[in-house]
Parts: sequence; C-alpha cells; structure tokens
Amino acid sequence: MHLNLFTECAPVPSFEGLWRDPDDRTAEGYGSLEYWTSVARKLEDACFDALFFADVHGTYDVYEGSWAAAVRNGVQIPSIDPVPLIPALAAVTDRLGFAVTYSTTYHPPYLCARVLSTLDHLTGGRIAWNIVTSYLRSASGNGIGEFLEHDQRYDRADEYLAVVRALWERSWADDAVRIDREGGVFADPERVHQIDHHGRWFDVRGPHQCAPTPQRTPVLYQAGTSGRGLRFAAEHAEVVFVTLADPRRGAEVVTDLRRRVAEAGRDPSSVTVLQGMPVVVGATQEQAKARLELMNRFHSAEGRLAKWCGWTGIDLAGHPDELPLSELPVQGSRSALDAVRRTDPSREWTVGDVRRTVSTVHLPMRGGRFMLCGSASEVADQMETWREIAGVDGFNLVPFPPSTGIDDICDLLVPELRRRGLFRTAYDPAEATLRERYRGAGNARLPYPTRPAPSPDTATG
Ligand SMILES: Cc1cc2nc3c(=O)[nH]c(=O)nc-3n(C[C@H](O)[C@H](O)[C@H](O)COP(=O)(O)O)c2cc1C
Repeated sequence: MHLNLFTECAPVPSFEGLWRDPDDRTAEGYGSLEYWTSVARKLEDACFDALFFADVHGTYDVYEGSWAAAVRNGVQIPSIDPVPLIPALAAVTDRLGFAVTYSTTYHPPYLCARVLSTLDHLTGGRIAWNIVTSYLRSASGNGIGEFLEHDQRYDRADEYLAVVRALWERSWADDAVRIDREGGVFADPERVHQIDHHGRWFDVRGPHQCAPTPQRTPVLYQAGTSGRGLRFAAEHAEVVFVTLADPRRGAEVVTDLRRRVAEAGRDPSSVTVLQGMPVVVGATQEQAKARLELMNRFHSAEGRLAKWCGWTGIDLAGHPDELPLSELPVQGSRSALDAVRRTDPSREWTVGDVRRTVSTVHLPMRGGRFMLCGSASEVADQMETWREIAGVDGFNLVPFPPSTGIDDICDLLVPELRRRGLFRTAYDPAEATLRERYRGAGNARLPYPTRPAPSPDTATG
C-alpha cells in the first residue's frame, strides 16, 4: 500500500476553522522550519512514501466576490511557498519523498524544469511534481499569467509537458558531464542539445540548465478527474490523486482512468491511484469520535464556503438558492463539483443544496461517508475496503486534527497496517529514488519516451 501525507504550508491545510483548536500546531507552525522538520522526521520514521504539498498562486476571492472570508479564516492565505522548504526537509531525512505543486498555467516551463531538477539533485531523486492547471482566476491578477478556460488550460498543459519532458529527458545525454580535469572539459557540448520547441503556447530553445538528475523527470502526479483531466492523466501521469466520493462509485472513475491509460498506449497497472482521504484515528472508536467533536466545535462554514467557491469558481452566495447547478458554467475544478454531486447523482442539485452540503459538518457516524474514522483496526478495515472495491493503490491521508492527527496516523494506524502486512516496516535500500518506490528497484527513470503534445484538435473528451 502506498501512503502519503497531504498538507499545505498554510495555517489551515484542511478542515477550515480547526486552527482555533488550542492543541493545533499548524496555525503558528506552518511558517517554521522546526514544525516542518518534525513532521518530515515523523513520517520518515513511519516509512511514508512522501509528504505531499498542495499549493495555489492566488487568493480565494470567489465567495461573496471577496477574499475577506479567506483571510479571516486563514484559507490558504497567508501561506508560504513549500518549494524552498524541501532542501531543509531533505537534510533531516534520507528516504522520504516530497511531492510539490507547480502550475502549468502560472509557472514558465523552463523555470519549472530547472526548479524541479534542482530539487531532484538536492534530494537524491526524491521529488514528485503535482501537475496542476490551477483553478484560481485571481492568480492572473498578480501578473503571473493569463487565466484560460477549463479545457484550454489542459491543452496548454499538454504542450507544457512536451517542453519540460524534452528538457529533462532529451537535452543532456547521460555521459555529457565528464569532469575531465586533465583534458579541461567539464561537460561535452556535443552531448548537450537544444530542444527547439516551437508550439502554440511556448517557444523554448534550451538546452536545459541542469545536468541529468537521479530521476531526470520527477515522478509525475496529477489531480483533476473531469473528462479532460483524465485524458491528461492518461497521457502523462504516473500517480493520480483522486478524491472519490465512495468506493463503489469511485471504482467507475478508476476503471475509466485505467481504460484511458491503456488507450494512450501505456500499461494501465503502471499508474498508481491515491485516494485523498481525511482520517481520524484513535486508540478506540470512542476516542476517535471524541476527536471528531472538535469539528463540531471549531468548524467554520464561512471558511469552507470560501474554499469550495474558490475551487469551482462558483459563488454560492451570488445566485438564487433554487437555481439548478447545471445552469452554471464551471471554469474551476469540476472534480470538486463532482465530489458533491456524486454523493447523490440522482438529484438535481441547486445552488442552495450545494451551499448547505458544503457548509455543514458531515461526521462519518451521521451519514457523512467521505472520511476514515475509528480505532486503528477499524480504519485499516475501511482502507482495505477502498483498495478492494475502488481499486486504489493507496492514500494521500489528510490528518484530523490537522497536526496531532499526524501523530495518531504514525503511532496508531501505521503499526496496525504493518501488523496486517499491508505496509512496509522499513524502506527497501534497493529503491533509491521515489519513482522506484512506485515501480520497483532499477526503475529510477520515466518508463515511457517523451512524446509531442497531443493536438487539441484531434483529441477527444
Ligand atoms: C485532489 C485534487 C488536488 C488538487 N490540488 C491542487 C493544488 O494543490 N493546487 C492547484 O492549483 N490545483 C489543484 N487541483 C486542481 C487541478 O489541478 C485542476 O486545476 C482542477 O481540479 C480542474 O480540473 P478538473 O476539472 O479536471 O478537476 C487539485 C485537484 C484535485 C481534484
């Protein structure tokens, strides 16, 4: 089983309002090296695959047409950039991987390739890239790029991947770096190539500024399960991060994804699917339930609405309650919208229905299904059900409570998973890089060759 821990470098990585819990360490800790190094050490002791950092490049200003609710509730503002943190975390760990989010809409591909190669060098091949197309229109107001329509963002992302993959895979030969002190040749210019990419969105000559890293291309993660998102994943992703509503309906998405991977000419079993999963675990079921009471106490409906409206681009305060949701165009995240719709696909969802659902606390024992909850043994049972029925390969765990929940996962849940033979008791020394943890020892490099971007004109939804 593959296990990541999901977080954000923000006071409220998830569960809006929980920063008010006096035991929560994230509110002050998110900006401190001491906090993040202690998290990284804890996860490495538990042999996690990776620490996953979500990130955005604008403010959540859709709800009520303002970022006031986001600021008041600390919803990814303030937040710091996780990327500069990674070398510090790598310095206190040896094997833990790090997944970082970089946007194909708001970061230039040449600079993205260099930053991720730098991290792959400095960590000895422990980097994954969470490829996002970005749903926040507000970022375009910060002078970092133009917000495009949903499908166009993915078209651009296809070309972006052609550029960065060419820089990582084709620009430098493995034997280009010679360090020949006698001969006075550091690197052989004959073995370093321009990529000469000229496309609709990008003109990048190259060569890449970094010599080949342990993985060359970082492990390619993708999140976004609209039809267009799945097509992008089928073409590029090695690990797909999903948030499925429940195991049975989730199985349809996973099957659809693997079918599309096969259609793209790749081995469907080579794609690792991780379910993003909130989890609360206690020594007993009663203790887990008691922890959940914190949700009732501190949950912020306003903070939740700020986040959800930012994800989708729909202002739930800006339309009449009775308006059917199907009448609103969605330029943000269709996955976030589908996650709500899939809880009851037969219903004609209105703006009012969604606002009530999004702002209400859904505790697992009161019918809310989207959470792992209970003693370690109960949570492990639920994880096994997800694996068997939905066909996911592992989890991107979202800890509840946000900081002490990390200790519960490592100290209570991981030992139970190990007892069942579901999770490693030590890192395999033969798996030197993060990619090898997914694909086995000896597979440090991207398994499929670089490909030109598929033409938006010929691709189908
Ligand atoms: C589980 C999940 C995690 C995501 N994480 C991020 C993130 O950290 N930063 C970001 O800008 N977008 C993130 N996204 C947004 C996607 O990259 C994408 O832009 C958005 O979901 C729209 O695509 P879709 O309609 O296919 O879902 C995430 C989406 C999902 C479903």
